[in-house]
Amino acid sequence: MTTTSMTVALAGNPNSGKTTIFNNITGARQHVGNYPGVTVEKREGFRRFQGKDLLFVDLPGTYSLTANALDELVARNVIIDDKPDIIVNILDASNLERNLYLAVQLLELERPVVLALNMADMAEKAGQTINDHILTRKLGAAVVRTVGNRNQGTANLLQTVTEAIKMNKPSSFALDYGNEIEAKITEVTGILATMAAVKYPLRWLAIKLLENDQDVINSIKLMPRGSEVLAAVGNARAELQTVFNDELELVIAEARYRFVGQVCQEAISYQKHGAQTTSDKIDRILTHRILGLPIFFAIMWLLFNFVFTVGNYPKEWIEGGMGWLGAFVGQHMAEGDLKSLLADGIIGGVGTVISFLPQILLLFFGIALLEDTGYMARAAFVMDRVMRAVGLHGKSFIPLLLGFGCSVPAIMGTRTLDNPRDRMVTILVSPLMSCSARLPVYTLLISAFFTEQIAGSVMFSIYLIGILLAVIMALIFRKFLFPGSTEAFVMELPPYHLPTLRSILTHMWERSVLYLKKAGTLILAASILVWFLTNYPSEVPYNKDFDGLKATVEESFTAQVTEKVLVPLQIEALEDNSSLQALITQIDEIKSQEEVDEEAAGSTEKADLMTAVKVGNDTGDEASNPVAAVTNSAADEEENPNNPQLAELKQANPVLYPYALTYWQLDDERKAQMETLDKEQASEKLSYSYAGRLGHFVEPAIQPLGFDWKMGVGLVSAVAAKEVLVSTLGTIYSVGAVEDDASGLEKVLSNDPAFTPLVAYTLMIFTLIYSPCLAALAVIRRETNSWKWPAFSFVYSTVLAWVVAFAVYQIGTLLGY
Ligand SMILES: Nc1nc2c(ncn2[C@@H]2O[C@H](COP(=O)(O)OP(=O)(O)OP(=O)(O)O)[C@@H](O)[C@H]2O)c(=O)[nH]1
Ligand SMILES: [Mg+2]
Repeated sequence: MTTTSMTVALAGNPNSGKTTIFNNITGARQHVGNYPGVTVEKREGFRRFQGKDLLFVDLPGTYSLTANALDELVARNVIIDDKPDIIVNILDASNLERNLYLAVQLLELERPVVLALNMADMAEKAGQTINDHILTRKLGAAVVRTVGNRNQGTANLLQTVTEAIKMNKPSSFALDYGNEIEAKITEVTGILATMAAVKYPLRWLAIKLLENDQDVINSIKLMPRGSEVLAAVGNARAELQTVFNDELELVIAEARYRFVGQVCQEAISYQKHGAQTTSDKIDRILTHRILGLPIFFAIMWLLFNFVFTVGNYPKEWIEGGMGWLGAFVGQHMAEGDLKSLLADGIIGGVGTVISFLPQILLLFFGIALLEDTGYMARAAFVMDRVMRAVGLHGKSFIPLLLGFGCSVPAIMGTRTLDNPRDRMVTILVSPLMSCSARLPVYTLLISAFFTEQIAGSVMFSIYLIGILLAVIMALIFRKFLFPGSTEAFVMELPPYHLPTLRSILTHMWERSVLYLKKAGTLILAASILVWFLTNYPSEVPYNKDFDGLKATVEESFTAQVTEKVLVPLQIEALEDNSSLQALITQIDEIKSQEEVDEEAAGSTEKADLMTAVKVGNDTGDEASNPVAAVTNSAADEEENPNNPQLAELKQANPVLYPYALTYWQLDDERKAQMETLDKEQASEKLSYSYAGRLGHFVEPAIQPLGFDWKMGVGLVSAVAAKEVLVSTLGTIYSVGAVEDDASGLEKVLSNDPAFTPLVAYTLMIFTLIYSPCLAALAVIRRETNSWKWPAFSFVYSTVLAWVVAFAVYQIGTLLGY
């Protein structure tokens, strides 16, 4: 960075396209949205142009420089205190009159100013022709035209900015406030001029003092002879108020509006008068008093169906890839901790989270589409009445909408709210808006336990519950924690426009990078931690002597093979008869194919079988007498060689076939018994592990919600980030699994008897509501500047989650789900 870099501040009304132009110039990818209040913090970016380094500062939008809300203050402080070398005022040309009100105040700051008439396309569409020469003459600043979302006029803007910097001509603009006020301005300016070290333009300072601007008054107060100035201002104000018989602030504001009105009258000519624009026509329906709300919910419903169904295909491909990777690691690495960490911890954890990327991308595709067309602003308008009814400012809905993406920007977005009480309430309820990190949890559980036809609706219902709870909690907080009245608010509706592909892709790209970054850092760390917690301590005092039992199974297998196959065939070992060996392999292939087909035909049978195995196991009979079980089922199988392929084999090898079949059956039974033992051992080990203990510790608290200790571990770890619930379940279930199971986590979950659709639904509800993630808690701490509020947020949401989940589970159980 060179020391000679010049600072260019981008200022303007909300939604005038500042960030779009900032991104065009600097190549940054800051969030852009077609509604006011997207940018709440200043952002900086470099651009080298004609050999000069320019530092661009993107500011939050403001309607004036009176600094009512936090974001307006940010903008104003940058302009006034940081003294950028030049101010570029981005104006919405299709709304010139309102935008010029801020322009006038910027010009009064006596800094070099360039006016960028952005949205020139919209102005043209509305049939307005703006005369740049008249604007330049009246305002004394250069005028450039741009169309930000198509990156038009950017070079021209840079050129004009560079020239203006070279000339370094401060704005000489002075609005004539009329004889009486001008006299007082001169008077106050006179006193200020005699004071040492005044760092603001004197005329501006005088006007602000007369306007009773608290921020300016406070800083003057601290100066030597400050009280003298303030006394003079006080007198001047009193005098002028009697002359005008009105608040002086209003008189001054009016003078500005009058001036702006005159400028517009001269500079703009209209072609079609009074014609209803297309935007107005669409808005008659979308913001309809009665239809507006149902339309909003219908659009949301469509969005979630879209995300779910379309996203499922690429998700399955990624899952397939991960399964393959896991199997590869399983086959090619030596047994041990490293293999287990890679296969169970990292691929099971991070891999599962990554497979949800397509759905995240689609969600943001939908959100970007709704934002960029301008529909989100309508949604806020429609929700405004609901918000007002619960005592919140309509503006609160915008941060809440951002919450669908992530709670962090949502909480920061509350800076646009003027009223601190509104702001606090909005901060507290915005984590209830279901953020994208929770999407993987829903997708996983929904695809495991609900049919595809209702999947989208189930997901929609979760989001809806979030919105409803946010509204209810806002009402409660407003009533008990932050009582007071709300001001009226007029929502501004930006015109609709076709979103550009570039802006939507940027949005999706930005999100996926964030998501993957999180998967590679936070979630990776959490997965490793969870893997450790689930694998250690490694010395487990088992209830049964698993090694002994496994040895017994092996021994009885060898004995039976000898008795029933080797001795009758008069061979020492299987290897001594290669045709027998080949026959066994063939039978194995046919049988496993049979199994695959059966599974495809209906997985219910298999589930029944599994429970049967489990029940049999629990009674202990079969496990203690494995040999009996083998002979029984072997006899069953031989009676019906129903498979034509097997029949063929039998015909071709009449002598060897019965022996081969017997061997295969004995081996199959051995494998099944080993698997049961392995499973039992793994689950005992898991239960004994640190994670298991943690889970058992929280289990009593979550048992009334239908959750078991595994879900408990997931929920505890998911306070770090909600996706961690998925990665934790991924790790727990792959540690608990016997083989490196290539089938997705969904299948494994749906086979776990602890899970039912009702439990899955309750778990989703709990995940939605309970504690905001660590990042959100940290932002709450920063934005409220106290530890009290993140603590409160944690406690209230977790209690609320418990109560709601309890109700859902208990009522669901009563209804027989
Ligand atoms: N039709 C049209 N749309 C534009 C133009 N420039 C920007 N937009 C769109 O206007 C919307 C607002 O743009 P932003 O850059 O977020 O506006 P901003 O001034 O930074 O807004 P805040 O941060 O809320 O103050 C986005 O949907 C842009 O795609 C333009 O010249 N013409
Ligand atoms: Mg912005």
